[in-house]
Amino acid sequence: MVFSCRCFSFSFGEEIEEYETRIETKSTSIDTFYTACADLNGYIADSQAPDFQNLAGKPSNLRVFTVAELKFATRNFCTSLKIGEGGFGRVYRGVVKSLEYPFDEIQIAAKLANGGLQA
Ligand SMILES: Nc1ncnc2c1ncn2[C@@H]1O[C@H](COP(=O)(O)OP(=O)(O)OP(=O)(O)O)[C@@H](O)[C@H]1O
Repeated sequence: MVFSCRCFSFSFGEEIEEYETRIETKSTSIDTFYTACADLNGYIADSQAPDFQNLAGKPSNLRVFTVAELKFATRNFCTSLKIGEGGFGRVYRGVVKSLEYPFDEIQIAAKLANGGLQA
């Protein structure tokens, strides 16, 4: 399980404009990316084989980020913002604006999966 609060992983899709999540097996993905929350953990625990499309439509406080937003947040995955590296990719810190309180900044960690940015 990759998700934890304000920590997330993703990879670039071939022609999609949103990040993918990697959940449980880290090889299953959907074309949207979410911040983590307790709801997601509960949802996955309730299902051995989650339906990711339904997950996308499930009422929750999950936030969807576009590729552009995550690039902006991490200054295009700037090397100086790298905070770690796992078996599936490098992790970068970044900052996003709170949707509820636009003057508030939220520290995030974002993983760029190995093989990302492939044509
Ligand atoms: N939220 C976070 N805050 C600070 N550092 C983090 C955060 N998430 C990851 N890191 C750093 O990035 C490193 C790699 O994290 P990652 O989640 O990729 O580990 P992993 O689960 O072993 O990787 P993988 O799933 O790719 O095998 C961590 O050891 C840590 O140093």
